[in-house]
Amino acid sequence: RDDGRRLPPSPPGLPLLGHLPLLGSLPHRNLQAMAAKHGPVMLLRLGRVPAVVASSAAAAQEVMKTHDLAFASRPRMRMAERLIYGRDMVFAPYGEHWRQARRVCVLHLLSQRRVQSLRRARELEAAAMVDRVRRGGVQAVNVTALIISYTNGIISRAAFGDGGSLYGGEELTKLFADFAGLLGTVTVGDFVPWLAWVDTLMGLDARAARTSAQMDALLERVIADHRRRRREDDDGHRDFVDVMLDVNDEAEGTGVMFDDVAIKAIVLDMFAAATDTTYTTLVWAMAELINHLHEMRRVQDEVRAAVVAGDGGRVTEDHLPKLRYLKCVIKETLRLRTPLPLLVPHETTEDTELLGYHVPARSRVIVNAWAIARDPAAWDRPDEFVPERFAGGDDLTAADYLLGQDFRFVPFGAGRRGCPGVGFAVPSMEAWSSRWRACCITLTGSCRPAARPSWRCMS
Ligand code: HEM
Repeated sequence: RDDGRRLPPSPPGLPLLGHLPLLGSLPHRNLQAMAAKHGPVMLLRLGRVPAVVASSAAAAQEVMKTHDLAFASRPRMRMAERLIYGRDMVFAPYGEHWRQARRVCVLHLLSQRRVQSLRRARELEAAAMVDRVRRGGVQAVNVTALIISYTNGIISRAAFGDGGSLYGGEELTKLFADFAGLLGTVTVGDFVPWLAWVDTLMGLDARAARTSAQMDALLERVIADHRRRRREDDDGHRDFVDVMLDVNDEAEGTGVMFDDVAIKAIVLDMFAAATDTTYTTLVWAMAELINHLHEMRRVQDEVRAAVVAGDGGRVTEDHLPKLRYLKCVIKETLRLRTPLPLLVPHETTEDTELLGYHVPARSRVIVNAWAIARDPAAWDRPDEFVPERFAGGDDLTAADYLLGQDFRFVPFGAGRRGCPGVGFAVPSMEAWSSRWRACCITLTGSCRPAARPSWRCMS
């Protein structure tokens, strides 16, 4: 109890480390098992950090809707501070800087108009991918590598323009992979500050410093090139960096802080938020289709029926609205293989309540979206891949990806901190998936993969 107020139940933990060792390498699974015993709201102690875990749709709704403002901050994360200048948006605490940065993202970078204007980028990258498979002319293709290169290609074109590949191609992909890997690393120092030396000993600090310096040099070059082009030959082209330079120019003298560091931080946010999430979903969608051949055939038939002879057999974005079952496959993949199973951690800005329990200010809040999406109380056959469940006429289908409508399905979060990139992610995923058939035909001469590859279980 806290001042007589009822705190959430808490499983027994260890001295000093608390519940940290119980999380293991697949924390969403271990937290699900703990919630089955202790209930949909739990209070854990992760080292010195109090953390509240929400594991039901009702609890998620309170976090992301009913008491959205009280839960809208983020905890400090040492890796993010090192790698993204402590000035980004994804990991920013709730406040003026976050509000301004989010406004720029929503209005200028991720608006519907801008996402539509990136259609050419998506089509070029999808065509390049099919081409890569064709040119390979081999039986075995590393589909994961293809998908990573596709998602990186789209975000590079969106952020840096068509010359994105000039900044390094494969090397850029590797640099961003290192960056994303480090950003996703849980450091001991975040939870037990007096053990922060363990991170140094494990080489994390040195790796972070090296990656951050390489990334900074790259982004400095990108910004300088953009400034030069705009000065010498402004052709009116506007990628993310251009748009932010425009905002920067307009902000001059108004007291609004949107300088080069903010531009670099937001570009990094976009790469970090867009790539791993999108490619993980696509890799899983492919794995599920290969393991459920009747579902694969249904998607292939739908693509075949949508692409009439006059289109020259080519799938374009004009066909996507007709590919309704493909959308169900992507949604079901997001449900069963939630790419960010624990979303991004939130932090409370003030004392608040969660399902009647008291939650003190500055508590870390974890929403187990993965467990919620597999809750047997909310889903029929929760552990099975059944895209059909999204094809019915209920709210889940009607709501499409409108965030905050149905808290049983929150792969993008919801509310103030909900993902502003849904409109960017969905056409990228659909554009790739609709080309899957072209890749299979190229590889095997038929619409079926030659053999069933075995997929390592990642989740
Ligand atoms: C399948 C693809 C994606 C998934 C599953 C996904 C999921 C998420 C989730 C779970 C969050 C945190 C929500 C929360 O804290 O409650 C988030 C935040 C965010 N996402 Fe996405 N995302 C995806 C794609 C993208 C893309 C393509 C972009 C941009 C190009 C993007 C930009 C962002 C940003 C900027 C935030 C931070 C929002 C804030 O803190 O205010 N995401 N995303």
